[in-house]
Amino acid sequence: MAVSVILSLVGASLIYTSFMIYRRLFLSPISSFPGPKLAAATFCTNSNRRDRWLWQARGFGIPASTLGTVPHALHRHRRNAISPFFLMHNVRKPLPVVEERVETFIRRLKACGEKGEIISLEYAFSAFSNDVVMQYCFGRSDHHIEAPGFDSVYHNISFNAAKSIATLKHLNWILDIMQALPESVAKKMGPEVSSNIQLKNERIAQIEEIRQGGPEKTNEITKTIFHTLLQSDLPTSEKETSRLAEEAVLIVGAGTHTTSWCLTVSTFHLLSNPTLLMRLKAELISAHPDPFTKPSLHELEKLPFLIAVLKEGLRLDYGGTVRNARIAPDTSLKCGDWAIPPGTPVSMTIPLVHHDERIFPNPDKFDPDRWLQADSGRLDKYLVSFSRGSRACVGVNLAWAELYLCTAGVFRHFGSPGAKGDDDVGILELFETDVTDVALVSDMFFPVAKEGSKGVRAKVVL
Ligand code: HEM
Repeated sequence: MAVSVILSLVGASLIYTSFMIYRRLFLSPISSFPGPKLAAATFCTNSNRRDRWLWQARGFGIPASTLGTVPHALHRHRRNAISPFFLMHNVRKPLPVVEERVETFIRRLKACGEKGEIISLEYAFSAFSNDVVMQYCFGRSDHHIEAPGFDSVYHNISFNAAKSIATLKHLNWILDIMQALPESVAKKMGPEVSSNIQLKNERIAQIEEIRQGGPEKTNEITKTIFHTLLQSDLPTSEKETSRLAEEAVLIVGAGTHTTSWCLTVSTFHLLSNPTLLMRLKAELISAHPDPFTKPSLHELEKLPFLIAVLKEGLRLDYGGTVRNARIAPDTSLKCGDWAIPPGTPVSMTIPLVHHDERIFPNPDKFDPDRWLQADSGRLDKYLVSFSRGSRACVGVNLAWAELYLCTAGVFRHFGSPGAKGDDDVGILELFETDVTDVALVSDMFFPVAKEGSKGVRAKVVL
């Protein structure tokens, strides 16, 4: 009797295991992807697999994008398709696009100065980073920098979409309903959710335009991300318009808000602290005495104070404030004495690390000098604004290039009331803005300052 029970259990377990192996190898939606079949069949040979947590990821509203992809293998596949565009040498090739946008940005600031305008630095930097990332993606931008008020429409729509993430992870069915409705009806149901639909529909139109033979070559970008993806030998399902539109929503959104908020936070702190700004200006002037020559990225990457300012900007900009859980599906993780069982969602938040007093004493203070000490190298591993691991920011090289070129460009030409250079064209004077307009109060995926903040504003004076 006992023997027959054991035999039955062994038999059942063999049937179950065979079915699972067959399912993984032949029925799974990712079964055609390249990779070792043993790993696909057993899930055992790769202990670095990191899935996203479905419950959380669905809140992003872009499940077919790299960010929204839950299974490790599919994520690797999608990420491998876009990551070559963001490798250091590929970011440098089209760098003239960033340089051109920086020059236009400075000209625009001068034009604002001629009218004594008060500008939103958040909208201004958002216009800059959005113009850049649109060129990388589609070979054209909306020229937000030149637009009246830096055209805040994209910024607001996209920010509203980010705000909806917290709600949508609980009530994901809302998105399905909204997506089935015409955009005009969805718009009436509130900006947070309708923004998702609007963003995706815009990108669908752009992907379709490229598919129909839209401009392939503009400026120095010979092949944009989406021209290349559409012409690649990716499986047809990966090149469907709807899937690529979600990838575009991700890349344009991720490439706009994070970079612009970092520029806004650093600029706020520099304008509030003339001593720091003067030190930065002195370094920029000494590296580039002639304001009419363009500093190269390579030269800027060697300026210690500029690097320290940007690292401190990244520390207090956080990148994202949301918990982005990872799941190790087949490995037990160790955290101190704890063993975390396979399949458990695990997360941390970037602000918790960046405000840890043991690592960054007096953490609320914008203090570039903390990066300039003899032993400051030990801090680098705690600067996690771009996250870490297999799902960390893919755009890190482009982000750094933008931060260097834009910050150096603006502060080589502009000062503040207490920090002026001899050949400056003007100053940026903070207008009804204080530290509470940049300090983190709530997590809307991105960091958000106090309720009712009118943002970081500055008057441009020539
Ligand atoms: C200061 C600038 C930036 C910061 C601080 C930043 C931060 C981050 C962070 C924290 C993540 C990981 C989210 C997670 O943990 O799941 C991420 C992912 C990502 N970022 Fe960035 N980012 C920046 C700029 C950019 C730029 C310029 C681009 C592209 C144009 C970009 C594209 C992406 C993409 C595509 C992902 C998803 C990667 C994946 O899921 O594998 N980011 N970013």
